[in-house]
Amino acid sequence: MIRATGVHRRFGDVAVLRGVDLAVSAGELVTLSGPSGSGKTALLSLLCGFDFPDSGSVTPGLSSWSACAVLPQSLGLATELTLEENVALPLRLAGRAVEGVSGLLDELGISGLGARYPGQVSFGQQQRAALARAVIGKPAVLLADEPTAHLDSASAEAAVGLLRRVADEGTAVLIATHHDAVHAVADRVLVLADGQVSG
Ligand SMILES: Nc1ncnc2c1ncn2[C@@H]1O[C@H](COP(=O)(O)OP(=O)(O)OP(=O)(O)O)[C@@H](O)[C@H]1O
Repeated sequence: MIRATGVHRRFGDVAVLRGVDLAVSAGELVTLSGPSGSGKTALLSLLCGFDFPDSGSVTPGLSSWSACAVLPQSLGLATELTLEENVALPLRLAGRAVEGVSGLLDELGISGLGARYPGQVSFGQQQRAALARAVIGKPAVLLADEPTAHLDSASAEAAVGLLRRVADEGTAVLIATHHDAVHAVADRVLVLADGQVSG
């Protein structure tokens, strides 16, 4: 479901990824840790097709939102849509019935904010809306970059519970994170250091 084989990526003089291999199966939640600047975001960008390896291969690469959902650190919410409209977007784009939006907002503690625009809520609240948008379509693959970075412990607990359930329902989930609460629910913890993944 998620696979990197012999992946190399260099930016200028810096060889950030030097032969990365990893695989995450359907129904697995795997976390990726490693020092700041070790290349976690770079690796996620390759896996979702936002960037391309110098050599090696990645799966899924560029895919539809329903096949591969991405939760980037920058969130990528549409500023001209309300939180509810943002969360519903993957379903609308896929021509599917819009259902489950209010339940997800409620689960993540932002049920009263659905009619607001991203610029009218805190970054942590935006982050929870972006998480809801990433999971609403029950994607085959979910790639999440620091999904709890801006959350307090109660909000992070709700987010982690949701991520675990998404995996239990069959999604292959890979999360770059520094947070122990996320590692605690992982099936496996991988470490990216010196350009390679181990663990
Ligand atoms: N497009 C780019 N051009 C040049 N250098 C880049 C580019 N993207 C990433 N880098 C460099 O690659 C290295 C890895 O960056 P990356 O953002 O992947 O680290 P990270 O492990 O996600 O860090 P953090 O934990 O701080 O988020 C850094 O040295 C960064 O400056």
